[in-house]
Amino acid sequence: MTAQIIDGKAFAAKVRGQVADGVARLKADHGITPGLAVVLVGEDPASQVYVRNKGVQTEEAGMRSVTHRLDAGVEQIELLNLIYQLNGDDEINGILVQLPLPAHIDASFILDAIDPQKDVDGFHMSNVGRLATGQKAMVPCTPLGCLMMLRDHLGDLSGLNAVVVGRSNIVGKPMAQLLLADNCTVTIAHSRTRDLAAVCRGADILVAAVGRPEMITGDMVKPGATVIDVGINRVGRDGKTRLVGDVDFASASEVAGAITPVPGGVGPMTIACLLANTLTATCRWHNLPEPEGLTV
Ligand SMILES: Nc1nc(=O)c2c([nH]1)NC[C@@H]1CN(c3ccc(C(=O)N[C@@H](CCC(=O)O)C(=O)O)cc3)C=[N+]21
Repeated sequence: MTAQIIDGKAFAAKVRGQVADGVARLKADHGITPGLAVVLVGEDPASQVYVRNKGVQTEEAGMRSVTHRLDAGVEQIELLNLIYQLNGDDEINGILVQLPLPAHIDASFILDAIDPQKDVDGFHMSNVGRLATGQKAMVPCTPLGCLMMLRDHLGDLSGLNAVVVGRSNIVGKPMAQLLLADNCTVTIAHSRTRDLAAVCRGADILVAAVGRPEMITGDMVKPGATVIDVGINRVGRDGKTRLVGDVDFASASEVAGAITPVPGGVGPMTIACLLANTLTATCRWHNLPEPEGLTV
């Protein structure tokens, strides 16, 4: 069998188009332009690329984009003051603090200082709790993008066995919550799971978010399963590097029914969902109806 490839890049372009339509309507009917603030601490080159892409795509969708670049040695109190300033800024509807933060800064303290209504990453503890208890929340972008692709490909997810490999707060745990809310039978597996291959082979939906290049191989995939590869790992050296996922695409695509590629899968959907969340946050802030299909 050769898997169907789920084109995240094309899907993301469609989502960004929907966001742009929603933004145009907000402007025309209410004179509101959503604004997204991205805060980048330090000069990690990979982070800089993401931040630039986010800024460009935000403006393409008709929203305002502001980027705050802070020195790697910035004091925690200075970062905190910037968050408070953005919380109180009427022009800003979404705040994203790029992770990871330098070790001298308490990341969860910073994330919990963001106004939950402007928390477009969905990392504030109140949004984490709201998602876990089935209340309206801001949902983390990467798992939201994965869920959109799964619903689009499979339709109703009810009763399917879903295995999420990885238990991070930013992907694994919220992904499991979303799948559970869509009536999947969910297993969260991780590096210490006994006989991981056998657990994975039980999955109709297999989400790989472990951060280990090409760890999920074809023998771990149930024939016909839908495989979502969240990993973005740069491998190789001497200037000859390439991106690979957490899934060994060559062997897994022989067995799976459908699979997301890296690059061009989950990554572009993450940014599209950031824009979607910014629009959603803006609508909720102004008590206006939310556009359909852009959130759960
Ligand atoms: N608070 C916070 N929120 C984030 O969402 C966040 C973060 N911090 N820190 C860094 C990671 C990384 N991240 C990516 C988003 C899109 C691509 C993406 O679009 N990747 C392209 C490839 C890009 C390339 O070629 O390098 C793809 O997969 O096709 C990658 C990585 C969001 N992150």
